Amino acid sequence: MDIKKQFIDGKWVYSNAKNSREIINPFNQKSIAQVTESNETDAKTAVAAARKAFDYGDWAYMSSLERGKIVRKIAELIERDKEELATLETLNTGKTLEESRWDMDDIACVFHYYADLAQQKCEEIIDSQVPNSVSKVVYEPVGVCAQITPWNYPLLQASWKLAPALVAGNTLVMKPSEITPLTTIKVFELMEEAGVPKGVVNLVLGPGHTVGAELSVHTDVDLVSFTGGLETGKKIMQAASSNVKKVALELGGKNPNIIFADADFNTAVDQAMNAVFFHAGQICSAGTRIIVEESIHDTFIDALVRRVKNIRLGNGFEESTEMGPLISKEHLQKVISYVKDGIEEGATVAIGGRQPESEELKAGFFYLPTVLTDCTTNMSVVQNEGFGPVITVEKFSTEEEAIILANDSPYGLSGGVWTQDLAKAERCVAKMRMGTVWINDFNIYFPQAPWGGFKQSGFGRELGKTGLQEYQEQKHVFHNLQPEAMNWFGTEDR
Ligand SMILES: NC(=O)c1ccc[n+]([C@@H]2O[C@H](COP(=O)([O-])OP(=O)(O)OC[C@H]3O[C@@H](n4cnc5c(N)ncnc54)[C@H](O)[C@@H]3O)[C@@H](O)[C@H]2O)c1
Ligand SMILES: C[N+](C)(C)CC=O
Repeated sequence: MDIKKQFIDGKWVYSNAKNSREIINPFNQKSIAQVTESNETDAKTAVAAARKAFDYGDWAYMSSLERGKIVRKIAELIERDKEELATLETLNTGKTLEESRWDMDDIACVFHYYADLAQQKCEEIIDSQVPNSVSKVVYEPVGVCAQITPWNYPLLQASWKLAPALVAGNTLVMKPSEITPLTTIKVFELMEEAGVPKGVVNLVLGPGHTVGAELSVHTDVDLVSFTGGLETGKKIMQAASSNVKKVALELGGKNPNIIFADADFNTAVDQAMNAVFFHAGQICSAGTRIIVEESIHDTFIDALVRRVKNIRLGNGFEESTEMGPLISKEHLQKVISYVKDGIEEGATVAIGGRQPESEELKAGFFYLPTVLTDCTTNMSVVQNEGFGPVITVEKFSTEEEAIILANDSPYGLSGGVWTQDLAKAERCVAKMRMGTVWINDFNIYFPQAPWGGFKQSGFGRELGKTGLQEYQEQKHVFHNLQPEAMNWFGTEDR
């Protein structure tokens, strides 16, 4: 098997450490690729290449329109190779092929969206208080960006960083999760084909505590954009203080899904499942925390359990499969102990709560879709992100109580409200402390709408115009059209 390489300064190269890592299919634990394993020295070399391309290359000074053309070309190449990319994503993550295809469509849209934004003006005239002067704000790239991504939506999360950074004129070093690098490697091939100049985009592979940590602390990096877990986010924020680099953190969530008694019952049950069980619950914004009105609690749970029982687990490449495996053995163990802790704290397993027994799933990291009832906010299973196919259910009896429960979390990424009373929905939304709130829906995201968290779900925004501004510096330029001496300090002959 060929060993896949890093991409530094326009060349595909092995790590100087000469180590490699086996990439595993989580459905059957079979090896699907070997990739070179970068180390701190590779990270430094990649930063040096990005620095040189930023400081001495043309990219940052090229017209935004020209950069937009290249970003558009990347979108078109992703569309051309959609099936290959979706297949790689399913092989590497275990998610269903249909979900991977949706991801690839979303990813192409993100590159198109930022290519469109490249056509918008990059400066703005502002009022000047001084006669005979021009005052304007110009938007410039931040510089060298480190971009660190997680394993759950490998290429989608990469695209949210790559497209705006490129349109804005930055150079970058990306480090994907060490366990899911394959689609990111392929997109670097496509960026090379699209004509991104040498040194502008650099790719290092390998572990976070070495390569990621080096990128976060390196003083030639001007911005670090990170998507991943809360504890890693805290470390990155600390490391970034080395040179006060800009930081954007997209972290986890334990997202409330409030269901009022007057909601459209069947739709709410159906969407409560979608909110969690896509990609086996390994979604930052999964609606894993159901908060349901007491009067419908029992009927809601009964209906949910009847539906959850029928979810078909299997190989993401089989059309009949509705839910794939978890990403790794370590992650499966984490989900097992998460549920065990919940049960010890008083939660009741309404369905699931264990690994499946069927022979054909034995080689994969499967966990049954699980619903835990009798949950209260103080339980670890309600407070912590499990990142698996696990729903916790709490009850409320008043609107105020629903809001208090929903906000009782260290996280603030997303949430949902189900009701047919629109005024009530708006009152709830106004009080919910989350970066995204859905009314009568869940887990909708698209390129035009900013994405990011409140509280410990992080800061900074991806997508939308704000997603571009994260990668821009604002420079105020004041031009005096009629300069005159002021003589405050007198004149030479006084
Ligand atoms: N808010 C969002 O938009 C969003 C989207 C996707 C995933 N997530 C979150 O990501 C987490 C799951 O992803 P994960 O398990 O890959 O997260 P993780 O924090 O373990 O790893 C994320 C990335 O950080 C790297 N890393 C690890 N230690 C590092 C260090 N010390 N310095 C620098 N980099 C380091 C990893 O190698 C990986 O590339 C969940 O918490 C999920 O909610 C958030
Ligand atoms: C941001 N999102 C929803 C695409 C993936 C979160 O894990």
